[in-house]
Amino acid sequence: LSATELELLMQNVVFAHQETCQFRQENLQILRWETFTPEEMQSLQQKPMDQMWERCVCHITDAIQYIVEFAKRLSGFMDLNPNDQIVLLKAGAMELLLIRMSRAFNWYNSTVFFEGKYAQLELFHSLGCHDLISSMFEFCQSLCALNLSEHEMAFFSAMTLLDPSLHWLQERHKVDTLYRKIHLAFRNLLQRTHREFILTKLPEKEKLSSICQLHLEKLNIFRQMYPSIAWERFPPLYKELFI
Ligand SMILES: CCS(=O)(=O)c1ccc(CC(=O)Nc2nc(-c3ccccc3)c(C(=O)c3ccccc3CC(C)C)s2)cc1
Repeated sequence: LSATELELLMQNVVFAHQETCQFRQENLQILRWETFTPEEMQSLQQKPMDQMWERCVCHITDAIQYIVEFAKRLSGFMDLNPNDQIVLLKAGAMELLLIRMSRAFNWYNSTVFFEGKYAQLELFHSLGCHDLISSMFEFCQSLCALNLSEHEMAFFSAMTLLDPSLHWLQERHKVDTLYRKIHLAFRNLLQRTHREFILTKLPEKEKLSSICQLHLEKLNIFRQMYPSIAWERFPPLYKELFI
């Protein structure tokens, strides 16, 4: 991989992230002291479970549409065979959402950006999945502590998405080659910015996949309680990826 190729790949990963990041980091920062009033909190906490699930699923589906766009702009992703593109997105969409969501987390007061303001964990009470939400908050907290730049976030996202160890991949070697190139470019960036230490501090794959597993478990419990809601009210993209 020549220096120019490395530089071009770095630009591709960073631009793909910047063009698909949904909310800009600085805007999320400006809003971070806008919290919900106790009255607003109460009204959201008292929403029926099915209504809160539908709202949240629609929000994360919006965010996942940007993540799909990020993947499509990564050089090499569209050259993979369609089956593998789907396999990577089914496994990685939620993982990338968790990574990105940490940008919208205010770790001083443990709040997350939701429907225009920053919300405490309690706001999500009616979802009935306290363990999922609290592990989400913990994860965001740990990732915030690393204070990743948007460049680092872009590379961490790309490497999380292009997981060559995934089952069902038909052209594993092509994913592996892409992964290695991006990892090399990431190392190069970290060396130049004296940030190599974060490589040992990034959350393990297992942590990410355990939260995604929890999300699927809670989704199945919800579907048992409200069988028709998921089919009638959840967006097609969410159903394709998680149901
Ligand atoms: C992600 C790109 S961004 O530009 O940074 C951005 C863009 C837009 C927003 C606004 C936003 O949609 N915030 C949401 N927050 C949470 C949330 C909730 C519990 C803890 C932590 C964050 C949402 C969820 O529904 C969620 C997210 C992760 C796992 C589980 C769930 C709930 C289950 C039932 C789907 S939606 C935030 C950030």
